[in-house]
Amino acid sequence: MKLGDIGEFGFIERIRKRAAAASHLLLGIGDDCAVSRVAPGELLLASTDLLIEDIHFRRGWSDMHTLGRKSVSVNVSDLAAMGGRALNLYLGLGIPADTSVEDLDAFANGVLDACAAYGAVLAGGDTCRSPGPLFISVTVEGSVPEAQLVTRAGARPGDLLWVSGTLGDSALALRELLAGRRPPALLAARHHDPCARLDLGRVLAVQGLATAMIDVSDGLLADLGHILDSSAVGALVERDVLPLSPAFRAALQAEPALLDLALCGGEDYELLFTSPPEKAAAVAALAIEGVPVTQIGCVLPQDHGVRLVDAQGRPCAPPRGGFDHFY
Ligand SMILES: Nc1ncnc2c1ncn2[C@@H]1O[C@H](COP(=O)(O)OP(=O)(O)O)[C@@H](O)[C@H]1O
Ligand SMILES: Cc1ncc(C[n+]2csc(CCOP(=O)(O)OP(=O)(O)O)c2C)c(N)n1
Ligand SMILES: [Mg+2]
Repeated sequence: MKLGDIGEFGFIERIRKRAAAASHLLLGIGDDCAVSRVAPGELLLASTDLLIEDIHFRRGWSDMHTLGRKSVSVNVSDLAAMGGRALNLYLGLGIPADTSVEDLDAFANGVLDACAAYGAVLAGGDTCRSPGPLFISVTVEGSVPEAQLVTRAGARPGDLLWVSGTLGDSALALRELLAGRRPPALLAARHHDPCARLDLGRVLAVQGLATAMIDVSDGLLADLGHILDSSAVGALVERDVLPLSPAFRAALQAEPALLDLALCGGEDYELLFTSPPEKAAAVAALAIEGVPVTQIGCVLPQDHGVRLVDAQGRPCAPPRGGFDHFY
């Protein structure tokens, strides 16, 4: 079935029927605005990200259900980085007219499944025709108790630097895909179906363990740079303790230069955060659902900039870059 058979409002109705209800959502899909009630003492968080065909994904590389999940996860990841919980999701779509309704149903199911997994509800969106690529715009709203908010700005010299999960898997999968090869399944899953570390972000916020936090979307060093700029500090990063998956390590053995992907590759969607040294034992104990947290360095005064060192403490040249859409 083609989209032309059911029309814009037929498609919206298909989504509306499947969207979950939630006690905070007084009005969801179907009026001019969604209407929500935020709990007393909670701050409203909002974040938006675009996914554009051939810039963020290729249609042949992943199925539509998985693409729906990723569209949600990369946005919820920004809530995780502030210590928030997820409330509402808004889905903007620019759809090529020849897209099948089956594909759109699969995509919407992926969006709705991921929403359910993160405790969010689909509260609205916008649908229009695209003359070319598929455009996906996702906005999330969440909330956090005022005292628990974690920003990029709170890192202090002496804090330790931590990262969740493993780095470089997604970028390595992308490299394989771009070369026309099939990445190992574990790497492919990390690229196509990343998991927002929402529970970890909440625990760090609730327990007051993180002084600053960001999610790694553009690459470890690039996103670390945002914490350092916002907090007016520098950092030491120990290159040889970066957490790497077995699949990544296997590839690294054959090609040592791949380590640059762990430093700069992007789309890791792991949490990078700073924490006072006296809280190190509490942080190290936080392997939630099997996701490790690893200390990869520490925060220095601002004049040190970023110092990347090897296992012997010798300085190494940081690779150039991180992802920039126009660079
Ligand atoms: N076109 C835009 N208009 C207004 N604000 C923007 C725009 N693009 C990005 N921003 C803001 O700039 C900041 C950095 O954006 P970005 O690097 O995309 O963050 P993230 O990696 O968390 O998605 C965010 O606060 C974002 O809301
Ligand atoms: C077809 C394709 N080419 C390139 C990439 C790599 N890529 C696209 S966006 C991106 C960085 C993250 O996306 P961005 O829009 O910058 O997210 P934000 O930092 O705003 O969260 C990367 C590494 C990809 N995923 N797919
Ligand atoms: Mg963004």
